[in-house]
Amino acid sequence: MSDFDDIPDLVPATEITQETPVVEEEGVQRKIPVTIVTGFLGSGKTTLLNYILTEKHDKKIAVILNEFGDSSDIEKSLSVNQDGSLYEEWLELRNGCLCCSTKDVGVKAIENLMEKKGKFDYILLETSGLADPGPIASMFWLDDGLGSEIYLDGIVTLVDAKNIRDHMNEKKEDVMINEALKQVAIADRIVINKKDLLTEQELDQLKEDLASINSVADMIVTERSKIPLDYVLDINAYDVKNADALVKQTEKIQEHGSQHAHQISHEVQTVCIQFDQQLDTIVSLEEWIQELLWEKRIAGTSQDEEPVTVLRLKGILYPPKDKLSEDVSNRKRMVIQGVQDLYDIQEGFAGDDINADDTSSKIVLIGKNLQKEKISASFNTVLGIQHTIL
Ligand SMILES: Nc1nc2c(ncn2[C@@H]2O[C@H](COP(=O)(O)OP(=O)(O)OP(=O)(O)O)[C@@H](O)[C@H]2O)c(=O)[nH]1
Repeated sequence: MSDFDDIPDLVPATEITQETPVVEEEGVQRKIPVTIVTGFLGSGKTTLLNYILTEKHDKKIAVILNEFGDSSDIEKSLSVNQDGSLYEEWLELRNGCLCCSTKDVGVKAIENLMEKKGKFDYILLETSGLADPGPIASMFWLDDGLGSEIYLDGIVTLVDAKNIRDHMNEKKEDVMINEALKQVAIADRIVINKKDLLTEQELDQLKEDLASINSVADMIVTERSKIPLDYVLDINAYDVKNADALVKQTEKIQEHGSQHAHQISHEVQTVCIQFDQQLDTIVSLEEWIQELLWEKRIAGTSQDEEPVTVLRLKGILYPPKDKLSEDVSNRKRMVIQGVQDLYDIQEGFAGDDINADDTSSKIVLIGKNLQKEKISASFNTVLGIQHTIL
């Protein structure tokens, strides 16, 4: 019996009658992007998803609502937009929530649904307002490398412009980083919703404050969650071919470097290490990353100090000597991606914007207790190369 034989079935509420519009290249199976839509309670997620599903477009979008329910409430609603009409399905998960299901169950349940109903073009997965999107992002990201039919496209976080500061400042017992902060820190795109409740000046201030936490996420300001559809689709945040977008993101850190947060009492921030020297091998860099992500301690910190918590890691790396192609025209940057304690380093894509003679590398960390001097000292201890820290 395979591990997947007892995967829960999906119980259809309404049949989807038309063929899927997904176009597949001959012989190539198209993977389906999953965008995680997160945001604190009342930020406007439902408004956003309703808006997207009722807008006229020719995409077949499945929306999975990943709400926590009581123990008997294990059926999760799944809406599919087809030619402007809504169809509803039920996604049944044993533990009542994708975050609490094992990785394979969550991913496999969606794959089972697509087997029966045809493929979707896109999947939007709405997390509950109190969810930490980290574990669910890890679930979909990890599975990508394991031959899954779906992959993590990116994380979109909605914030309620009026209340987000209070939510981020809220102290919870035994919780190092509250959910609102985690949702902002891990976002690839931030939707600042309910702009009608703030003045222009307050909105500008809020944008600065959010950028001081997550300096690399794109931001958009909206009312009633009305955003262009492509803001939540084809984000490619974890795609190694998107290395040039990653370079542009790291440039944003320079802009935000001198700014500081107003009225936010937390220590979640974005830190960027830059260096020009080519590494001999990838080994020492991995050693440093693992110390940060797994041991959560870095050289120079004592046991009494709060652990270093990296929620998101991104990087663009000039290939180390043992990975550098002889062929100059084929020199590809390496791309580093990480969510929580998972990370991955892969050969990227030599995009037009990347000058092969530029040997610079940048590593972005978003998390808590990332004290720049200590991060810099530990980098020096493990790698021993000149660098700057922003
Ligand atoms: N003033 C104002 N209210 C809004 C806006 N967008 C949404 N709302 C209202 O805010 C409330 C919460 O919106 P929802 O879309 O239900 O938020 P949610 O994130 O799904 O909330 P939960 O289900 O509690 O997690 C609703 O009453 C919306 O009508 C906006 O731009 N301005």
